Parts: sequence; structure tokens; C-alpha cells
Amino acid sequence: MMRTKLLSLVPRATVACRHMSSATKLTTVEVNDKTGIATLTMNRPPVNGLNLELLRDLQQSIEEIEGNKSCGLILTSSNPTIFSAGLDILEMYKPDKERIRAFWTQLQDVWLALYGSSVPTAAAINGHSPAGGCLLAASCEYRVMLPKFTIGLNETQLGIVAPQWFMSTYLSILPRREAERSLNQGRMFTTEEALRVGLVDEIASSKEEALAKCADFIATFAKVNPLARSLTKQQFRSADLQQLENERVQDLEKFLFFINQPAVQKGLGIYLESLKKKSKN
Ligand SMILES: CCCCCCCCC/C=C/C(=O)SCCNC(=O)CCNC(=O)[C@H](O)C(C)(C)COP(=O)(O)OP(=O)(O)OC[C@H]1O[C@@H](n2cnc3c(N)ncnc32)[C@H](O)[C@@H]1OP(=O)(O)O
Repeated sequence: MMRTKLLSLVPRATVACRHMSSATKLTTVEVNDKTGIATLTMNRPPVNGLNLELLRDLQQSIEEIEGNKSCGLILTSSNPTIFSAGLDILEMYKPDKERIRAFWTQLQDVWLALYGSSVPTAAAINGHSPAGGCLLAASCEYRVMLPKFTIGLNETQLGIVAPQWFMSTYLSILPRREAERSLNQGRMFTTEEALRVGLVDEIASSKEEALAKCADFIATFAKVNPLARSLTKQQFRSADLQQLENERVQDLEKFLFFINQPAVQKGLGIYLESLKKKSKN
């Protein structure tokens, strides 16, 4: 049975949204009293690397926003130059057996919750957004990005393979040819390039402006019947969601098999070293 919460199809736009502010350790949720829109901020220095704990907090925050009947969700970062560096490579390099299972399962859960969220979602991409960072942004329905940053699924550049549901997420935004080519290349798009191919919807000159544009997008649903909107979104996304639901155990095993290959471990080690050397220069 599909566990996505598209399914709590409670009308939302008609509900008076109340202010709520809650903090878990690595994410914060703040609801605007006037608009009822929740801003979910990732806050894991230095680069919002998606480790098990940040993923857990993201999941909890998304559930909280769904539960509080917010009118929409805006995902952003507290870091002024990085939206998210993607999966924390330290989770995948020389991994602990139990933890890496929990880590990948939690990533699946976050994707199911965000991509399948019953509320309108938007990402204010206020910094670099490679790989898993791009996955989170692309799981939202709308993206506004600041100039001079990069975004993309760069997995092949690291010698790893983006799984099927990463591909589906890209395909929900990009034309098939563009999605295939850029995934094969592991291409990182500049903000301007991302706008040109449709990976982002708008460019904003500041985080405040990006948040405002995301709120404007969410406001476009104010007069749309919330049940009709939610069911329509569900119809668009259910095949992708259902595919992971059906195959999540195999997806986990495939990930574990792949990540434990000596050549993959070697490649991740070299990549980590190159990142560290870069930050020492
Ligand atoms: C078939 C299916 C099979 C399935 C097969 C498996 C599929 C897996 C899918 C994987 C998805 C992913 O997301 S993989 C992750 C991909 N991510 C990336 O490639 C991003 C790499 N990072 C960057 O490009 C940059 O760091 C960037 C984010 C732009 C920020 O640049 P800055 O100059 O501001 O900062 P840096 O100096 O580089 O980084 C600061 C510190 O953070 C660390 N750091 C940076 N990114 C990190 C990261 N992702 N994980 C851990 N640590 C990271 C650096 O090493 C530094 O550590 P110190 O030196 O100690 O301070």
C-alpha cells in the first residue's frame, strides 16, 4: 500500500494556518502567520551534507508541515552559499553496515515525503545544489535560484550511478533528451543554464526575493480547490512514487552492493581527498 501522504487529502487552502515555529536539531520550520506558508530551512554546517541525522530531521519537518496543515512548503538553506552539497560522502565511504542501511532507507523516506507531499512545494535555492541537493530541489514543484551558483545531478562525475527515482525526478522537470544527456555527463548547470533548460523556474537576486517568488508560486493555488489540486498532483506523481514503494528493498540492496564495490570505494576516497585538498588551498 502506498504510504505517501498525498493521501491525507484534507483541503488545505481553506484552513486557517496558524503560526508555528519549531526547531529540530538540523532543520527549522517557520510558518508565516499571514500566508500560512512554512519555510523549512536546512542548517547543517558546513555544507548541509545530507547525513542520517539531517535526513531524519528533514523527514520530521515535512511531516510536521503536513500535520499542521500549512498552505505550502518552501525548502531553503541557512548557509549563504550552499543549498546542500548532496549526500554526505562520509556516510558512503567505508560505511558502517547498519548505519548505511538506515541512511539509504531514510533518504528514500525523505524523497517519498517531499516528492509526494500533499502541500504545494517550492525550493529557494540560495547556493550550490549538487547531486542530493539537486534531488531535493527537483522534488519540489517550483524552483527559484540565486545567480552564480551551480545545480545538477553530477553522480557519474563521482563514479556513482543515480538510481531510477533520481532519474524520474529529473524527468518530471526536464525533457527526456536533456535529462538523459545531463545525467550521463554528470552535468552541473550554472543558474543561467538551469533557467534556460527549465531546471529552475526563476532567478532571484537575493534569498528574500527567492522566498517571495516561491510564496507567489504557492499563492497561485489559493483559489484552486485544494482537493482537486492535491489529487491532480498525486495523479502526476503516483507512478514514480509507487515504483520506489514497490522496489525499495531491492533499491537498498542494489545501493549496498554498488557502494561496497572496491572500485567505488576507491573513487569516493579520491574524491573526498580532492575536496579536502581544495579547502586547504
Ligand atoms: C544502481 C544504483 C546504485 C546507487 C549508487 C549510489 C547513488 C548515490 C547518489 C549520490 C548522491 C550524492 O549526493 S553524492 C554527493 C555529491 N556531492 C558533491 O559532489 C558535492 C561536493 N562538494 C562540492 O562541490 C563543494 O564542497 C561545494 C558544495 C560546492 C561547496 O564548496 P566550498 O568551496 O564552499 O566548500 P568546500 O571547501 O568544498 O567544502 C567544505 C567542507 O565540506 C566537505 N564536503 C563538501 N561536500 C561534501 C559532501 N557531499 N560530503 C561530505 N563532505 C563534503 C569538504 O570536504 C570540506 O571538508 P573539510 O576539508 O574537512 O573542511
